[in-house]
Amino acid sequence: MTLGIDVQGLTVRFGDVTAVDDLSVRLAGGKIYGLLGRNGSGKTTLMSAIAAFLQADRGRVLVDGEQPYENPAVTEQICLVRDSGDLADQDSARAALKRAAKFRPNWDAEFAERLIELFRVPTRRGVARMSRGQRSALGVTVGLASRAPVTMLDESYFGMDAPSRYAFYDVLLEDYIEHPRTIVISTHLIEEVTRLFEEVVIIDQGRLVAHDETEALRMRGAAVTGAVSAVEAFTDGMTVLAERRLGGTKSVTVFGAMGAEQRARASEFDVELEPVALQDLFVHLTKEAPR
Ligand SMILES: Nc1ncnc2c1ncn2[C@@H]1O[C@H](COP(=O)(O)OP(=O)(O)OP(=O)(O)O)[C@@H](O)[C@H]1O
Repeated sequence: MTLGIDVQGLTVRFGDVTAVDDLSVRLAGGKIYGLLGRNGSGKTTLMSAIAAFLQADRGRVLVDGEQPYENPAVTEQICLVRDSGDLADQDSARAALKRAAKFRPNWDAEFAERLIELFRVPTRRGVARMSRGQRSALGVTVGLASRAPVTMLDESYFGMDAPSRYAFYDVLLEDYIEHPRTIVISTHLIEEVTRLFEEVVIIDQGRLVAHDETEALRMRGAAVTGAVSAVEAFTDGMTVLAERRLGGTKSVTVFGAMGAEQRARASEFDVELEPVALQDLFVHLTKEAPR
C-alpha cells in the first residue's frame, strides 16, 4: 500500500524559533524520497509533524487525504525513526522489537530477526548500554520491519559503520521493491544515498528550496570534463560550484541547465557534460547567509 503526503502551508514554531515556515510540498507516494537540509533547517520538525508527534501552528498535513494528528487509524500507518532513537533505555533489542510489533499492523518478525543479525545488534544488552551505531541499527530494524505505508528515517543510520550502512541501503532497496511504500530519508551522507532517491526535497530555514525528480534536479547543473584549456574556455562566465584537476584534465561543476545550444558548444569544445552531483547542487542551493 502506498500513501501520499500533502503538506499545506505548514508552520511549526518553538517559542520564537520558526522551525518550519509556511512550507507546502506534495509527495504522491510510492517512492523513495530524499529530504535534504542543513543543520537546523527543519527536517526533523517536518517529519515529526507528518508523523503527528507534534501539532502545526498553521497549515496542515494530510496523509492519504487525512490529518494524522490524534488520528490513530492514520498514525499506525506511519513509522518515523528519529536519530534520537526513541527506544526505551531499559529495553533489550528483543524487547524493543516485541514492543514495536504490538503497534505495527504490518510487522514482519522474521525480517526483523534477519536485520538484527545482518547489522550485528546484540539481542540481550539494554539499549542504554548499546553503542551509538548499535542503537541506530536497532532503530533502522524497527523502521524497515514495520513495513509502514509511510516510513520515515531521520538520519537514523548515521551512527552505523560503512559495511552496515551499505548493507542497509541494499536491503532497503530490495525490500522496497518487494513491498512498495512511501519512504522518506533525511541524510547528510548525500553521495552515499543519491542512488536510492527517486525524488528529492531540499529545505532551508524551514522553507522549501527544491522538489524534483533526482535526475531532473541533477540536470540543473553539469560536471564539465576535458582538457584544462577547453574546460576553462567552455565554463568562462558560468557559476562554478567545484573544480578538480588531474594532470592535463580538469573537471568543473557548474550551476545552470545545459540546453541544446550548450550541448552543441560542448562538442565543439570537445568537453564532456554529465549531470551535477547532488551534493554540489545541495551546497549551492543552501549556502545563503541565515535570515
Ligand atoms: N524542542 C525544540 N525547542 C526549541 N527549538 C527547537 C526544538 N526542536 C527544534 N528546534 C529548532 O528548530 C529548528 C529546526 O530544527 P530541526 O531539528 O527540525 O532541524 P534539522 O533539519 O532536523 O537539523 P539537523 O540536521 O541538525 O538534525 C532549529 O533551529 C532547532 O534549534
